[in-house]
Amino acid sequence: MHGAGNDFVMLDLRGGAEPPSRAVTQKLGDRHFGVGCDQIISIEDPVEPGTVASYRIWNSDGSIAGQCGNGARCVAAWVERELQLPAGEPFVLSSPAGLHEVLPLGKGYYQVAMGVPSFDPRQVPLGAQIEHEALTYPFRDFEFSAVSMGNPHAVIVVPEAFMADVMEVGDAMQISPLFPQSVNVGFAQVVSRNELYLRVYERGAGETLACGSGACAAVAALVRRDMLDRKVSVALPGGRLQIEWPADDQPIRMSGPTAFVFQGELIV
Ligand SMILES: N[C@@H](CCC[C@H](N)C(=O)O)C(=O)O
Repeated sequence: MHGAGNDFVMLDLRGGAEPPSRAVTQKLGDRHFGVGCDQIISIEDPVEPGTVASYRIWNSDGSIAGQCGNGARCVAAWVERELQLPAGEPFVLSSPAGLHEVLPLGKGYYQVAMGVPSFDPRQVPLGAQIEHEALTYPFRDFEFSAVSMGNPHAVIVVPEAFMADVMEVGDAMQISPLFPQSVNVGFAQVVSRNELYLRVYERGAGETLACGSGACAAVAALVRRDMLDRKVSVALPGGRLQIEWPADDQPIRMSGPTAFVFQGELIV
């Protein structure tokens, strides 16, 4: 499946099937010697009352992730089809980051409540030397905002995202001691108070065509810096997401597309 070009291998692990080993996730993620995708997502039986399914996420390099926004929408589409849920009715999924209310919008579009963004440096996490929350932190000759969406994000405001040195800066930040669990690095170009252009260099996958949690993190960070309103259209290389953050203490909501590509059986 994919959501705005961020592509996934979805594994049906309902009924208690074993999660894939690191070697299997790496093979699934390999675009030349495997299937190829940005993330591998397992769909599992519900673990929390009131939910219809739970999911876990692995990056294509085999590392474990705590959240995936585009993946959440794809899980929603997969579950709605597989469980034959009543069309248009809201339902709840659980992920390693918590519970997510889903609203099917029709034509493959879903809205997902992605949780309340956290700016607490311990939650991101930022390196041990940073104890107090700030709007921005220095790195080399620029500044970034740090946000947790259940996974770590650094957001850098750039004049032109198209021109940003995404791989060089992304790699440097990901190996910096500032980010003990590495980081997803977003390069955000503010087009207007309601429109953002965003590229994301993801932890464990490199630059992807879209990053849902990255779009939420960028909007949250820039709302907090009073550079954006609370309802923003985010254009990414693979498509567009709508992000709405009603208030600081409320979950941020992400809406966007999903697509099924093909179905197969894995022989390992
Ligand atoms: N593409 C995802 C984020 C996937 C996980 C991320 N690379 C991490 O390691 O935290 C999204 O749409 O949010």
